[in-house]
Amino acid sequence: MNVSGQNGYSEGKYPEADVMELIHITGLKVVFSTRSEEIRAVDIVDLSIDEGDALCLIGESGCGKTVMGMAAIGILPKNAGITGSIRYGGQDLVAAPERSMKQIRGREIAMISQNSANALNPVMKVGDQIAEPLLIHRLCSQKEAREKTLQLLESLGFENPTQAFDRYPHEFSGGMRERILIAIALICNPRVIIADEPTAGLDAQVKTQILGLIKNQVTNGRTLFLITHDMGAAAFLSNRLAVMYAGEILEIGPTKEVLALPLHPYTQGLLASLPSAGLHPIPGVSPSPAHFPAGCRFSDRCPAVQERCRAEHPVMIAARDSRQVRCFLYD
Ligand SMILES: Nc1ncnc2c1ncn2[C@@H]1O[C@H](COP(=O)(O)OP(=O)(O)OP(=O)(O)O)[C@@H](O)[C@H]1O
Ligand code: NI
Repeated sequence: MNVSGQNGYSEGKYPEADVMELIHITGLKVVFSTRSEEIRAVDIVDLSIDEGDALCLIGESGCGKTVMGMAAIGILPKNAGITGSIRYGGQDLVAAPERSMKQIRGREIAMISQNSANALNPVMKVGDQIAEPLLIHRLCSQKEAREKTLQLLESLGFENPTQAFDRYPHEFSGGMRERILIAIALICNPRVIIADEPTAGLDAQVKTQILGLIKNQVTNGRTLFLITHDMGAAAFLSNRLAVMYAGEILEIGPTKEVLALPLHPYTQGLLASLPSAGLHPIPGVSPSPAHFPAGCRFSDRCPAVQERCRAEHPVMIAARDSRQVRCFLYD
């Protein structure tokens, strides 16, 4: 068993005996209490991520993807109530006290957050922002932190790392700012990277470059938890795909298999809505997380809806080898 995370296996070649479950999420539920309602943002999720996996969580806006990522790293807003468990190593991250989370965050599990413009400190030199996690975790001296930062900047494509170190975020393009966020996430050499929409708002060429950088991490065996609504990014980066809808997972399996043969009508709809498939969007909108229907949450929009779907909430079932789906069609 390789615990360094650098196992060197290329995509799809994970010998069974060498695979270790790294994160195990069970019954995860996140509810936001607002003045007027309870918002069931994550309701209820079971999910495991093996060491070296690149798991992608895909789904439409508002389905709960970012909240899942924030829960995994313990940065949920104050009005969030969380239940269930997220096992990492010997710990349950849901129950862990903030001082334990501080040890894990950035060092073991790091997040590239969704909004690059807001995630960086506008009045702090980017070099200092990248080096900061090393100093917070007391992993090295200030001098070594600077060296490591310069090396990382270089490996992430900054032509003049010394000059980049002393600049401020606004002096960089969107693509370079995304690289800075990736550097902040990578600096402590964490086991797991959570990347939340890492290519949102970037033009096609820059997007390809950023995906390439993240792909290098995956190829080198780092565990990735990718959050996106970009099917192209999911197909390129992940080996497992979890389709999320209205706070729950509707389908999960090896990415290639899910894309080649989507089982859930929602996944089928998502794929049909891609430009390459002729842009046929799924009619209707997803239900509000304040008022989920009693039956299947996709039933109102589902072309294969049956009477049972409106009355009963389907559970996740094993449909074929290594695939699971939450749909009565496979019952
Ligand atoms: N602090 C909060 N208070 C109340 N509701 C919230 C809060 N944060 C998120 N939500 C709600 O939780 C639900 C899930 O939000 P989340 O940001 O996880 O969606 P998402 O899948 O990441 O969407 P997107 O693709 O747009 O980023 C949404 O209905 C959102 O409005
Ligand atoms: Ni999001």
